[in-house]
Amino acid sequence: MDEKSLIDRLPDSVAARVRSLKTRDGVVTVILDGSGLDASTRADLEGAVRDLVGQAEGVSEVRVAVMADKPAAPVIIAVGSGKGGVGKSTLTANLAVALARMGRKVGLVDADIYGPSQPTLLDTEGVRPEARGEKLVPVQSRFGVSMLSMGHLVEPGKALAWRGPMASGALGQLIDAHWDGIEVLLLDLPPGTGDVQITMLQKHRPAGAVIVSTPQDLALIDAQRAAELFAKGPVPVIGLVENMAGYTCPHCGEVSDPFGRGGVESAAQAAGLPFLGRIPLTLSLREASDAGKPPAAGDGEVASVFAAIAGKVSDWLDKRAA
Ligand SMILES: Nc1ncnc2c1ncn2[C@@H]1O[C@H](COP(=O)(O)OP(=O)(O)OP(=O)(O)O)[C@@H](O)[C@H]1O
Repeated sequence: MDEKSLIDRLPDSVAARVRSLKTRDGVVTVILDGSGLDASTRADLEGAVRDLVGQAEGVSEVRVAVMADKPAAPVIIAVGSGKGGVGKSTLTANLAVALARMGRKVGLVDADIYGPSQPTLLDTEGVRPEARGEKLVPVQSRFGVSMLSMGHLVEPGKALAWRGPMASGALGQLIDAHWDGIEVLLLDLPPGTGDVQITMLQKHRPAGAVIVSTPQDLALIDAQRAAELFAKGPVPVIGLVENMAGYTCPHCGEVSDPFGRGGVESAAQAAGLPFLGRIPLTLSLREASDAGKPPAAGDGEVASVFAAIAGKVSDWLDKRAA
């Protein structure tokens, strides 16, 4: 009963998956490569080895281990804006929820370490993440999105005094956490296009980026800067989102455009970048966000706006995977 003759008993397709086969006192230990196989095919493979090797003369026991696939690292998508207050965190939270509703396994890192707002937006304020080994275990929101934020680790306002290296070390911990099983990790970047952002992009290498802007000219100039920042990464831009467009008066129903309208779509066209959608300025969106009820989790008009944006991001993910 030599090792080669035992392998020869196996069909070629099974033998090709044998990574190691050892015999000792009638006990045969086989390690198989199960990568790319679903659970039932793995079980069939294991059964076949057990039977065919077990039938050989002199074999008293067959021990089979099938190596699992190395878990794939999540695809990181950064959400950025050239300037603060344009709704980057609101978009990130709702995009995450909308992608989760589509069946994606979504994680979210609040990289806005100086002003973390994701615990409020996704209703996980006060939750403390546990650590397993050296790494943090993400917090589960009730919207199907796993998340980590500096807001989960320090008292509000405490991180404000941190300087560059400390801040980037803290962010590294949030990204290098137990994101097992997560397929797409949204990164809510801090506002701006300075060194902090550049270092983040170069260190964590997002696969793509979404830029959010309000439609007025000044914000658009900043959005252009964000596009330049991603180009430096280099991080491909998935597309631009226009936020705070078209305010519908809750009293008279008249639609006005406090920040203008359509500016982001034309800026996207001019830059040859996809336009992903337009989020209206609504009081209910702000109130729901402050109350930890992301509108994307509901079934109103705004939910369908976020669902449509998520659909485009999801198409991008599919194309990338193909
Ligand atoms: N479409 C909208 N309609 C109404 N309010 C909105 C809309 N988008 C965002 N807001 C509100 O504007 C404020 C700023 O939004 P948000 O925190 O998402 O912006 P940000 O770009 O992430 O800001 P920061 O620079 O602080 O990170 C929040 O109070 C939010 O609820």
